[in-house]
Amino acid sequence: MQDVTDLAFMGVIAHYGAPDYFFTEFFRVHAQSKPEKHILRSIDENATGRPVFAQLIGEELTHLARSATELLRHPVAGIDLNMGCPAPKVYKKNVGGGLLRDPQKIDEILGVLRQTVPGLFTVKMRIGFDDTANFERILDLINKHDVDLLSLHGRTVKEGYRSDVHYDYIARAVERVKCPVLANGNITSAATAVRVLGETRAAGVMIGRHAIRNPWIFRQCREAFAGQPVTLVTLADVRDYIARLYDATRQPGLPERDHVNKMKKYLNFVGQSVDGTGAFLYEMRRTESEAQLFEVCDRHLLAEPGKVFADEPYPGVIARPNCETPSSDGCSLDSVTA
Ligand SMILES: Cc1cc2nc3c(=O)[nH]c(=O)nc-3n(C[C@H](O)[C@H](O)[C@H](O)COP(=O)(O)O)c2cc1C
Repeated sequence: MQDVTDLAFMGVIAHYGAPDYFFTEFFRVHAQSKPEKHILRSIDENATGRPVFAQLIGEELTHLARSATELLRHPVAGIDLNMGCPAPKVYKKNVGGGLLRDPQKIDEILGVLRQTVPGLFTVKMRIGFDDTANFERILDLINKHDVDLLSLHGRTVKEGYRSDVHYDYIARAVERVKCPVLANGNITSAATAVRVLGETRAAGVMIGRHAIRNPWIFRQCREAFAGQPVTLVTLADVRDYIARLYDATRQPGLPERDHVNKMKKYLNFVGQSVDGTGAFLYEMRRTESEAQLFEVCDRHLLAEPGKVFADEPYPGVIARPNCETPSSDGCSLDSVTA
């Protein structure tokens, strides 16, 4: 996830139970592009013990091939193509989710990347742009170009994050493509993961926002898949997570106030499971210093330290913004402030 899945965040997640593999933030590909240094760090210095796929976003064939070749010199698990980003400023350039309007272009891009990548070549996409008219055709292109793994977010680009997730489309993809499919979208808990795997017959799940809220979710999924009791997380555990995240993501030279604001983008998600009234979220968003932030955390998380951190977000407690497009054209969570 853009502005989230960096080296520091991956390390924190891995501490609580890493996923089987990670995907980087997307590397932007265009005529002048060079792989972004901070994203490269999440590959080169990855100490989680789990493989990491490098994700590309772009549309120009020679530059996509060049970028893939450059990234293959790093210890990547494979190359992933982003065909899902719903931010208008992205899709208007016909990249990310914008590509879903143009199967001819997808055919060319998949052909070139397949030729360039001798190992694993994977695709992340949504089920369509403003409708699903191209869905089957695109799935057939995934087969034609021997894509190795498809991560499918079960919404169209235009649905953003608002609609229900169309898991029936994920089930249709599982039927149609030769490669394994990861079901993505609103996998909120291990119980949801089990239900969605049952409904879709997908090979696995991809989890985004709910790993920010609950970094134990991968471990809990593994336990649930094995039919074992699922780890219970307490509010005191969450206090530990927040402190770890605070230390790990602190950038040298970044003023304290800015770091506190940066923490709010993660805590927006965490707060959805702390209390049903949204009081933690409300107070957390108004803090301006480390001391204020942890005072709010202590009051909400250590008053009843053994209280269970809810598995699912409390209904009606909304992370603001709750997706990758906080403003009309952003594709990050940078604009989160109190
Ligand atoms: C802050 C944020 C940044 C994201 N950045 C990316 C990205 O760089 N590449 C990508 O394929 N998806 C990105 N996504 C989309 C997620 O991978 C995922 O498809 C989407 O959030 C739905 O899954 P979820 O309900 O598990 O969050 C991002 C999502 C969020 C919330």
